[in-house]
Amino acid sequence: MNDYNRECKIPSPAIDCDTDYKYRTIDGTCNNLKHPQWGSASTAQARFLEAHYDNGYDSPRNTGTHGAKLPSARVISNILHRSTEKTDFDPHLTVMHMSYGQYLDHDLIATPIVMGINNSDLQCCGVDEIGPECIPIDIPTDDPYYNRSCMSLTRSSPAPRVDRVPGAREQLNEVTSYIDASTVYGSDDEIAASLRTFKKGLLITESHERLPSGGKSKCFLETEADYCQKAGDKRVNVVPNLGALHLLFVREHNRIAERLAAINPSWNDETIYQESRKIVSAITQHITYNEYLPEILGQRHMEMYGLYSNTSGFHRIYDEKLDASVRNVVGAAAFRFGHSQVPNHQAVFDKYRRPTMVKPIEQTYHRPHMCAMWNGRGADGLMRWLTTAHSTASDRFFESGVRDKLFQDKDKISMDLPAVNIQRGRDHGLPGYNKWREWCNLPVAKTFSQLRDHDRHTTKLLSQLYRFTYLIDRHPDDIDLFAGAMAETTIPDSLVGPTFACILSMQFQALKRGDRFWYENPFRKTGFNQDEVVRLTAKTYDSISGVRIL
Ligand code: HEM
Ligand SMILES: [Ca+2]
Repeated sequence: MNDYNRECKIPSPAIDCDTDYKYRTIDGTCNNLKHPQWGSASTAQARFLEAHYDNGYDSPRNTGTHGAKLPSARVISNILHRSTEKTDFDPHLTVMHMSYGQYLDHDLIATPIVMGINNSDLQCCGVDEIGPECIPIDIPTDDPYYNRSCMSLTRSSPAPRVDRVPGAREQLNEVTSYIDASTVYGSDDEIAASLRTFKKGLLITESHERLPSGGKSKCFLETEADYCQKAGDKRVNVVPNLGALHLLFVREHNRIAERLAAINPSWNDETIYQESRKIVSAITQHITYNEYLPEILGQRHMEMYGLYSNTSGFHRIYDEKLDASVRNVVGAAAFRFGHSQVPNHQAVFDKYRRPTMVKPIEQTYHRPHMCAMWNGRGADGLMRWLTTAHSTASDRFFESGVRDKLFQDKDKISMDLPAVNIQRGRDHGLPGYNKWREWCNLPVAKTFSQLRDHDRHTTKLLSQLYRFTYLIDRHPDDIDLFAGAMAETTIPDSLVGPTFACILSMQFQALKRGDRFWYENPFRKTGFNQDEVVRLTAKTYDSISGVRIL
């Protein structure tokens, strides 16, 4: 028996918004004054397309068009996502592009999974395997890496139904959808308070300007000097490159707070904190739309969806009818394209930008050592690596550090991230690849030979994979979105194919136009003044993030 409960949370009472409040709330409520819950933390994820579950309301999409079982996610990963040749590097981008993507993703979405008794993990290749909340992945007997038959995976928690109206299963988002640096400040008041000094607007840091200690999620200590880091998002210790970015933005908050305090001696702690927070959120939005996204989507999509910032001053674009909430398909599939950019190692560079420490990525998962070591100079060295070394290319291939050795434990049990992504899509009831093509007004394939955005080789691989038995017709409708879209040929000057470009463009448009606190908005109460906006946007075409190779 597990202690989860489908109706565990009672929907919150109607929210009374203070329309005069100048700043974002920590949990994102009251951003949209007509729909105060939109984009707020701990609400159900919204959807672009309705869920497609096998039984119509909650069981994973495991069955294809003609009633046959879909292929194992690990088999798909082996055939479509295994990189056999030497790693391809991106000629223009640094590892920072990948790392910023992960950091930004954690600002947008965190999907909780079902837990067992006393908050333990379910044993989905053990005692819990046949339970309703387990979705283990079958490993084939001829697997190129694993010599076992089962990869454990738990379903995402079902969201409580608002007013208990029946309907299909939905998933939760624990963090604010808005790009509001919730990674720095947290998505609930308790966490936010625990990160503040309540003096001069400053955030708590450990000695040598490091992240504070006290993180409660999984974390292994390698030396006596190590400690589990704490930040606005609990995933901070997952991998050192991520911890380094958290630290960068905490330091930026404190740097800004000190300067604001110096020029505004009358401001109290709260004002300095909120004003610094407002600037850090604006910087995050600015980098996202002017340096990070253009590399992913390419100029045509950036312009078509109005995603670039203005180059001079205000931009009145707020649309109160637009729900900014992060859509299920973005968290469960499209924004996971970045897993293909994850390198096989983590590194620390010295001030001459030469490597002084390089570790295989599987030796760094959940270990904050590299970040915290050398009294914080490890984090500086990680940042030098991130802004110097070439990123792994974004394509259908995944490095073995994430495809075979994800979260490898002492018994060498590990996971396959692209396979998990495919299985997660089924868990969330994401409709198949063709349904998304249709939604995007892209040509839909009725036969495998009609696949428009795949080369001949990947078309062949897809048709082999989704052929179930010799008696049943193959059908491209069954292709999982993650697999089908990752295998597309990328559009020129971008990192993704047309299907993910469409889904991501729609999402980032909603996150911009549906945010009342978007930094370019000319709103006297909540926004910046003309001078401030000019200062934030003037450097639009200068790189401040380090995502490009110089
Ligand atoms: C640096 C190494 C990274 C590791 C080890 C990692 C690992 C993971 C893991 C284990 C999950 C949860 C999978 C599941 O159970 O469904 C996940 C989710 C996710 N990852 Fe990554 N990831 C990394 C980088 C990235 C990057 C670069 C991006 C995007 C640019 C990204 C985007 C996402 C998204 C959108 C989710 C879903 C989050 C949620 O809904 O909770 N990740 N990642
Ligand atoms: Ca957020």
